[in-house]
Amino acid sequence: MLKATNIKKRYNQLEVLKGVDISVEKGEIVSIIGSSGAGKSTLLHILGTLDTADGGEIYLNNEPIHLYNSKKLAAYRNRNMGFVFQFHHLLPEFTTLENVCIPGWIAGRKKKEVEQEAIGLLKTLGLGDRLDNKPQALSGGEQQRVAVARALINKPSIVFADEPTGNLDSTNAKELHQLFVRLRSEFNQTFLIVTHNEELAGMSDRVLHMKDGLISA
Ligand SMILES: Nc1ncnc2c1ncn2[C@@H]1O[C@H](COP(=O)(O)OP(=O)(O)OP(=O)(O)O)[C@@H](O)[C@H]1O
Repeated sequence: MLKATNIKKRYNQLEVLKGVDISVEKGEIVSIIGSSGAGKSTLLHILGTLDTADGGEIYLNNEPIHLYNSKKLAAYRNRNMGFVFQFHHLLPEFTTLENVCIPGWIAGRKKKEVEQEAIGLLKTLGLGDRLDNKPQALSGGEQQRVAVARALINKPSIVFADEPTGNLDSTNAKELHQLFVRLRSEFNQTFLIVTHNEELAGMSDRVLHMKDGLISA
């Protein structure tokens, strides 16, 4: 599903990625671990096309997305990629339901169809009774589950998660892990996760170690 080769990135004198190769199969949960500053988030952002590499190739579903211009990428990203970050980045002035719907509406899909799917997703994630609440009325774990629903609304090929449990207590972190596993089992959802959380990495199908700008194992 995702295949990237020889990804390079430098910030001035700092060579952060030295030619990373990575591939992720459909329906796999892959975690990337490694020491602070190893380049994990940089790699995830480049694979998610939120940042650009200095070299290398990225294919998603056999499409050479490293060749796309920014306009084409924005549309492609919206339809094919979901994102979950450490902080949920929900829009405070919109309800839970609206927050989940927004990427679907941006994609130009029918308003009602998106709403129905968002309600279904939120029910699946145990938030069926919080549709009209604003994010600030929800707990941290609930907010992060809304962010997961938002990431899934356009049925993305892959969800990129950057420290998704970094802001959660251990109980909520565990629930989020279980949710990822359930989404993989029920919907064959693919995840690429950067994490320091050993438990989260431990429930992945594969764990990749980043060291000195390369995947070492
Ligand atoms: N925009 C930037 N400008 C300059 N240096 C940067 C920039 N972004 C990241 N870096 C540097 O690149 C290196 C890799 O950063 P990155 O965030 O990818 O590491 P990480 O492995 O995700 O670390 P952590 O586990 O602490 O989040 C770090 O030394 C960081 O300071």
